[in-house]
Amino acid sequence: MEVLSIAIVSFSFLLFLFFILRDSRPKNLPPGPRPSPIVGNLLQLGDKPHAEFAKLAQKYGELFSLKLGSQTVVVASSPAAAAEILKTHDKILSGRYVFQSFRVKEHVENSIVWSECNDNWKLLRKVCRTELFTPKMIESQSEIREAKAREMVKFLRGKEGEVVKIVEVVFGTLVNIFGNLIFSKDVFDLEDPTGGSVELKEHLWKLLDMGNSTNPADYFPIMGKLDLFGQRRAVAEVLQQIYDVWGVMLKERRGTKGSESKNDFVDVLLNAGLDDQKINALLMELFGAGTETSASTIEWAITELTKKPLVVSKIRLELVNVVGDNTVKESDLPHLPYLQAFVKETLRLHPPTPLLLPRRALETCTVMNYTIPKECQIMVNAWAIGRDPKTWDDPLNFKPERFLSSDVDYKGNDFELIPFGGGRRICPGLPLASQFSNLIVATLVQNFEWSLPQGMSTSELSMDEKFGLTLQKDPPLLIVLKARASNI
Ligand code: HEM
Repeated sequence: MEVLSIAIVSFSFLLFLFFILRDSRPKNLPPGPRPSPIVGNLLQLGDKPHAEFAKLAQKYGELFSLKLGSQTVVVASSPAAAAEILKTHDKILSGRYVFQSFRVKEHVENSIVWSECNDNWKLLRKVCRTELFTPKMIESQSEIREAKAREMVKFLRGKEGEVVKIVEVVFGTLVNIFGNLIFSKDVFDLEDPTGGSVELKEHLWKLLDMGNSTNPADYFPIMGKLDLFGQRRAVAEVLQQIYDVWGVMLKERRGTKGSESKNDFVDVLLNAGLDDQKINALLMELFGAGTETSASTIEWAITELTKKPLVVSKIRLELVNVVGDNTVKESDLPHLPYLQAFVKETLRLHPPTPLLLPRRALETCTVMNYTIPKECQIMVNAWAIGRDPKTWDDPLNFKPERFLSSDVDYKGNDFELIPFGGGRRICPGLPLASQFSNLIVATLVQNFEWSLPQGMSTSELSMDEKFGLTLQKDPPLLIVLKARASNI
């Protein structure tokens, strides 16, 4: 009897080992590194997955697969593979992989970022396309952005000679731009860190931070429902706190609807007939998706300029030729091709969401002769694509000139440059992001000289990127500013 028990236990154990250790990957997946039991290829990720994925692509090809915990993930790393995902199979691969921390039911249902391409998503995209980010709307709000850029200059003038963490000032400026575009109010008081809408500011910081922290349940979804570390609960709480702040304002606006038009996003959304839940979710996501990404882009732009005085001179020369002694305005931007090429080059080397936002296969499909199983997560490595020597001449050299004689743009048609993604889920805020990234860079170059803090040289400037949802520099860029003569 005892022998039989031992035999049964041993057999069960071997069976268990077999299921754990066997390569349970579906057949005909794109090639990839062999996964270890349980953790899969998680240990190979490091803190810069986009860089590790670029190395894996060299070994396994432009479309490879791996296992992150129990999740099957496919990564596209060439313009051709990106076009397959974002264009040819865009519809079937248009699902989003929703990070476990953000699976807050009421939010996902009303979300533009996380929902499927369902009727709600179509409605929100339509509002973005036909109301919020039209050329007319963008032009009509240009004075707001210009005024906030001037405030930034005034604030920085007061900091002359001091060491400044530039991303913080740019982020505050962007949050205020958004506050004014959305509901005609400042959120940050640049002069007084305890001023402005302190609670909204704090809630937004907290939420962005949560977006950047790892949740083990993303690799082992079996843990997802349990919310073992309370991350989903924490996100739900912060979202509610943000909605409570906006709730008061929305109520006021609904009460005064029609009496005083402000031409801001809230007015537009109320007129479009959206309910409070949809408005809350959309406003939150515009803040979330728009501020950190753009602040990161500008921080990288200033970093590259710090290393390349010749590029600064070229931007300045163009500004002098086009704008003269006047303050640069958004209406000048179309006449500043070198500045635009410079921002493109920044986004080529430093896309703020290096792996875009993860997509999900809605059905099993065939891509480049490989099988992508239903529910598989798909990432597109925009960072690797922007540095691919097969596509780019001298790819690691920062050279805005490369775009002066080329039509390649980041609007989603050229898959070698996709910092804003592509296909039906392409970033809807692209026209706005492009506008204020160019404006703020031009304003800083026009108004300031800057250098690194004493004792630091450009060779020490870290060009290394840590991975989060976005790619702010780590460590952040510190500079010392000197004002130039200007009319502001
Ligand atoms: C430099 C700045 C920005 C970059 C690089 C950027 C990049 C991206 C990327 C890569 C995606 C995913 C696209 C895909 O799945 O193919 C995305 C989505 C999105 N972005 Fe941006 N973004 C920026 C600024 C903005 C701004 C200013 C806004 C709004 C005001 C915004 C709103 C959104 C929204 C709502 C989505 C989700 C779209 C959807 O899932 O349908 N972004 N962005």
